[in-house]
Amino acid sequence: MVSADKENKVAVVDKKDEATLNPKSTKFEFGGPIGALGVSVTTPLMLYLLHLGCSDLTGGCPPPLLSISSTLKSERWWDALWDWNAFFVYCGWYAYCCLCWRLIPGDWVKGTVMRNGQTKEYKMNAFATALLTLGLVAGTIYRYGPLSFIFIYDHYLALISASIVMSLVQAFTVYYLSFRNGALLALGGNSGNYLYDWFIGRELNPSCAWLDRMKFDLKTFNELRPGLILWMLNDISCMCEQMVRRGRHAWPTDSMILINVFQGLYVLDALWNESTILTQMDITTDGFGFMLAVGDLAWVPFSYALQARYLAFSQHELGWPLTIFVFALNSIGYYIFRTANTDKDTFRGGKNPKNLKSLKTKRGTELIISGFWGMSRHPNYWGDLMMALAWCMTTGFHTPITYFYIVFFVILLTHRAMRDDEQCRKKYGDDWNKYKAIVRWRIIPYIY
Ligand SMILES: NC(=O)C1=CN([C@@H]2O[C@H](COP(=O)(O)OP(=O)(O)OC[C@H]3O[C@@H](n4cnc5c(N)ncnc54)[C@H](OP(=O)(O)O)[C@@H]3O)[C@@H](O)[C@H]2O)C=CC1
Ligand SMILES: CC(C)=CCC[C@@H](C)[C@H]1CC=C2C3=C(CC[C@@]21C)[C@@]1(C)CC[C@H](O)C(C)(C)[C@@H]1CC3
Repeated sequence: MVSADKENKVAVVDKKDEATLNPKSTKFEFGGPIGALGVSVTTPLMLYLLHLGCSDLTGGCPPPLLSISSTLKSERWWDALWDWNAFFVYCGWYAYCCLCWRLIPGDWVKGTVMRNGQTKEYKMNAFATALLTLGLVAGTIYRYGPLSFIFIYDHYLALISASIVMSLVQAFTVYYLSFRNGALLALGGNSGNYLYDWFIGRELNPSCAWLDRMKFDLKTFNELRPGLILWMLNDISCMCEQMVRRGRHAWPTDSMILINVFQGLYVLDALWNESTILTQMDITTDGFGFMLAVGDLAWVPFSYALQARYLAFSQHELGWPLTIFVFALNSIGYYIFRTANTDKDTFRGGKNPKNLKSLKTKRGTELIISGFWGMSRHPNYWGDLMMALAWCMTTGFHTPITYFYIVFFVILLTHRAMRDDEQCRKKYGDDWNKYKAIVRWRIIPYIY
């Protein structure tokens, strides 16, 4: 029997029921333990490589091949990798995000019902946190000039290291805590293989008595606040660096303004729609381990800001024709992304103002088969990919490195679509095949 501990809302599970509630995972994803090791090593490595391969510290983007070995041997590069000031600034940033979560008022929203029959409540104040932060940053830059906000640009590598250390600390801590009595494990994170479970996330919603009392959820917190908002600050810091280099009273380039506006809009959109992530697979199904920790805290803010970083030292102007093209591409992508996500969320919320057609399923829920959801099974990914391409194109066609993001994103979303397909096949059975026969395209109509 599973009985709820009323005080802390933590399930207390008898030993004999542990196996029923937390069955052993039988299937590996991401290539199993070998894949887990590979991603755990290559993710931090890629972060360093991207920034050393696209930096004026190493001589450009990409740096001349001949200069790489001499640069790597140089003391300056090694020095830039670790800096205690940057480490404390990063820890201060994380603590500031926690304080904002605690102090800024916000509605409490219920998540989905979990396997143990319980529902968690989440505080919604990520958007307010971002507005407060942007206000403070704008005030600082207005008062003291762009030079006052180039710390992030100047300490990029050291901040990457700090965020990786934070991810490691969190991943080891939550793995250790997942062995406490009553922890609800992720169905895919309980294989018994230490490395794999640590990587994929053993516990569904890592916590402890203290965090439970405050109703603080580490997984949703990390997914939306310290990483996403820092990504925006990274872009702004790169813009400040560009302005400093261009001299007093100089405007940023059109390309730099565009990347800041596009990515800023994307982040604010995610935070404004904070409650919608509560139904996404990362929150409902996946555990929280090193993969999500490093993805949220290090990968998103530091690799997604690569275009702005490049533009800080390679100050290309796009010119009107390309500006209009890139702006249109991003706007159409955003329209598809937002309309598709809103249509699905509204429909799942029990409303259908657009009279979208749907397929009834034995599971009880209906699947939309008209509008954007009638064109492909992941129209929101399609819009997201168009935006991703527009972001890369803000850097013009001078270097392939700034196009890394679209390559990574195609792989991430294709893999995600495959994982979702597998989960929906289990959820909907035969109805899923019927649905796939009606909506044939996976992401982009007539292409994939
Ligand atoms: N920038 C980034 O790095 C990333 C961005 N994203 C973005 O996050 C957003 C959400 O993505 P994600 O959660 O992966 O996927 P989806 O928003 O596509 O959600 C998939 C779920 O939606 C439901 N669903 C599927 N088809 C239909 C339908 N026809 N009608 C109604 N419901 C349907 C199913 O759940 P059920 O039926 O149980 O409700 C399915 O499991 C996307 O816009 C994506 O682009 C995602 C990952 C990374
Ligand atoms: C390299 C590596 C280990 C990757 C792990 C994957 C993560 C980078 C992504 C997994 C799901 C994500 C989501 C977003 C960012 C990327 C990660 C963390 C997201 C917060 C971006 C903004 C969107 O609007 C979103 C809120 C829907 C989205 C949620 C999923």
